[in-house]
Amino acid sequence: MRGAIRNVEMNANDSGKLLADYGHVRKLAMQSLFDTLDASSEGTVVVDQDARIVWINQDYAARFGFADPRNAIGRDCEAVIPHSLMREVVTSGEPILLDILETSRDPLVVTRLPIKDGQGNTIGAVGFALFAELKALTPLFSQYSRLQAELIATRQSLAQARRAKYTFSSFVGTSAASLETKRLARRAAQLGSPVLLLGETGTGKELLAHAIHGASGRADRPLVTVNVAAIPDTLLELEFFGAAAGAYTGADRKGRVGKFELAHGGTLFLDEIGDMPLPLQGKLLRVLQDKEFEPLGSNRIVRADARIIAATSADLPALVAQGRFRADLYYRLNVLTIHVPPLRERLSDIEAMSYAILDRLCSQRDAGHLELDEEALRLLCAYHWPGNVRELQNTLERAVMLSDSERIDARSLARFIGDGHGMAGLGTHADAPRGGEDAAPGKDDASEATAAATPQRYEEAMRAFEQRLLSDALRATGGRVAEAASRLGIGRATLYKKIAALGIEP
Ligand SMILES: Nc1ncnc2c1ncn2[C@@H]1O[C@H](COP(=O)(O)OP(=O)(O)OP(=O)(O)O)[C@@H](O)[C@H]1O
Repeated sequence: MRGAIRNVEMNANDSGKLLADYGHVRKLAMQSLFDTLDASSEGTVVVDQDARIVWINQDYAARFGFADPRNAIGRDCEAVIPHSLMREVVTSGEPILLDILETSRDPLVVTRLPIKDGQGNTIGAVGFALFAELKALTPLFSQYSRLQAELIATRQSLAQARRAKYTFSSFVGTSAASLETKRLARRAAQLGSPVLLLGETGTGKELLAHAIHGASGRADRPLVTVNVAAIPDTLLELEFFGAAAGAYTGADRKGRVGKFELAHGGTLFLDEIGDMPLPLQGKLLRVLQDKEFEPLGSNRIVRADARIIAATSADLPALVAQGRFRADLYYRLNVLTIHVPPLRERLSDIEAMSYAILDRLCSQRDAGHLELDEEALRLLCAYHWPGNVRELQNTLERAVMLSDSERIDARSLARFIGDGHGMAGLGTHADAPRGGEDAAPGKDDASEATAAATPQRYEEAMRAFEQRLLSDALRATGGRVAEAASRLGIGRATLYKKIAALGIEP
């Protein structure tokens, strides 16, 4: 037993010594490689420096019609193997590592290697037919094809997602305020300067950003959106500028392309820009000025040719005054500013807007025609719509869901927006349709009396109203902010901001 162990040790030592000499190892490896390929390949052929066959194995010769391989010796390789590229290998001295050789039977997967003398001169070439059937490579090919198909599909869906979803015709409204908004937005589409969209939540700023991009010269390039309020401050820089591979650990260790780069040639829509942290505002300003930046952790310079459309429901000038928004960035963005009016300032749009929403609901539900009765329409015009068009959509959607009839009446709306009482002054805008002030349910005697008894400034009244509205919504949803926001028809980020501003306990 001990002897056997010593033998194994000696053999191991011997082979260890043999493998320590690299020149020798190379020779052994070459020999093993050749033997392995020769033994397992479907055919082997050797040519001299004039590409004449000097050796071919029996099977391979037989495949090309030479029952006796000796009859193939001395012939030009192409005369034996049609379409052979062995001549190219001896001429160039370069291998063709993997190729497909069409034959009169199945195609072959082949590899061709030059043979060099001690001085490095090419003195011939050896060719191996690795597989007689491409089927042997099927798993590889099918995996490649599947990945290729997935890549194409992902690119297509991304390109689709980055197209403008809305056009100017999606923007419903013929009131003077709406027409002016559309006129300015159409003008913005013709220009290349930054656009700043200011307006309350749900007024259609994102819709307009899509329409402007879609009507601009950049329409066939991507429209990329970053919702600043929805991304934690710590991740915003990465989101904007991307990072080189290895700059981050975890999911982003492979590197990440930033939104600025994705929007190259197209439009970058910065939603809720008022929420951008100050340090990032400085970086954004520099990129807008220099038109280039370096992704995090890289020394690659990326050109940033993206047209900026920024939007916010915040009072940007007030944020500038408070030092929470950089004045220089504000002026840079404030080239073409469009104030998107709240719904209560374009009440004459409500009827058309409501019917556009109801038509969409009908086609989604595959249902017949839906109608609003006279009282319902008055109620819609009397309400002050803090969530604007989004809230109008939600309200009608819910009313339709809960209504058995195709006619929506005031009662089915009242549970969502109240019955109009206690809203004196809120629904009495000069733009109100169908009798305007007289028609507004909030303009009844009781509410006028209340207003007279407790004269309040508009802002105080609004603040009290908002506090009550939000508290009720939060109470009704058990403090779930997302659900309360959805019920109110406003964004979650907006609700959080209002909760903080109004000092409400969530
Ligand atoms: N004039 C309009 N005509 C038709 N639909 C509109 C109009 N304005 C807004 N909408 C619809 O209302 C919803 C909210 O609009 P959008 O998201 O554009 O508002 P926003 O001002 O960007 O809101 P936020 O500030 O909360 O992001 C969308 O479904 C949009 O299609």
